[in-house]
Amino acid sequence: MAESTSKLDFQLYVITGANYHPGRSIVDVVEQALIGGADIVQLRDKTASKQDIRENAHKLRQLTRRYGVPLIINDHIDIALEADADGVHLGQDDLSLAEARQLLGPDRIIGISTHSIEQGLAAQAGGADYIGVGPVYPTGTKPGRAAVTTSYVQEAAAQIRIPFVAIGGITLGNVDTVIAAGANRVCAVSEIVGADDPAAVCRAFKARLNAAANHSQSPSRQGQSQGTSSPNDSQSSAAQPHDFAGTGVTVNGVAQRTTARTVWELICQHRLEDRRIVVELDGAIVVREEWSRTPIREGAAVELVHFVGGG
Ligand SMILES: Cc1ncc(COP(=O)(O)OP(=O)(O)O)c(N)n1
Ligand SMILES: Cc1ncsc1CCOP(=O)(O)O
Ligand SMILES: [Mg+2]
Repeated sequence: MAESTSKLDFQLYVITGANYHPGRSIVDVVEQALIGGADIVQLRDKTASKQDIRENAHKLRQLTRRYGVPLIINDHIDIALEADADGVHLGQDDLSLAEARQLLGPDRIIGISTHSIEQGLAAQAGGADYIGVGPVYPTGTKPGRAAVTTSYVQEAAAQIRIPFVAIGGITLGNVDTVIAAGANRVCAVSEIVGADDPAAVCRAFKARLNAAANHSQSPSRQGQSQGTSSPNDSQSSAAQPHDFAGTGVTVNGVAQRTTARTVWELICQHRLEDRRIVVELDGAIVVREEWSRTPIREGAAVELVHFVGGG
């Protein structure tokens, strides 16, 4: 089902989990995730004191602002307001959506956990900005919670019009299956914040998500929406190894490594998919129709020239 226009635009949602990175600070780990391309961050801590959560909320607020990424607070509306977070995430047993909206006002983001299509449709009707769909797989991060399996992901893809994010036990080993079931957005805790190199894991997740999004859109539709991946579309997204270090390229004169495999993926990584741009690869213009077919090779020099204003 096509998605309605939303104030939220994300593919990779990262949630904190301090128990997964003993000896490393939350700011360090989240910054690594941001460097790797996390599009939205949630502060979730089920054991720390409220004061510690409050302090981390302020630290993550500063950090996420520097990266231009939304910050969501799990469970605590008061802390979200105090830290000027972008929104909150609430579960089925937390404060109701209607009460939360009253406290937060119309502009802040409210995400709702759902475990069935009935709950998903109810959250959508109640004005949620996005829903969590999960746990897709059993997970030690949410012990004892039954898995909803990819069947609910398929139902959500068919019936939910607001953004939905698949969550629960998602790893680089199973993300292609979750994408194939219809998820355009995924969320992970342990796989990312428990990794030695959270940035590399995020880059690998983004490469998979971008490859699927790219594959499900013709160039003329690219940049208009995330699109929906059909099961068959996404089967072909090539697996990337965990430690895929990327391809060395120069973009607009800046040397960098990228997981993008095509010009279109590179455009998405630079968040230029909604802009009017001209692409030059090694001195030659690449026409729009060729973006998703043109590979990015080691040593490529790319110019992404975007126009400001009309005309
Ligand atoms: C994106 C996202 N989805 C689901 C959850 C789980 O929220 P909830 O059901 O309230 O459980 P706790 O996280 O509070 O244990 C989430 N936090 N984020
Ligand atoms: C908070 C939450 N809600 C549903 S599953 C889950 C935990 C996801 O964590 P992980 O990615 O480590 O399985
Ligand atoms: Mg909760």
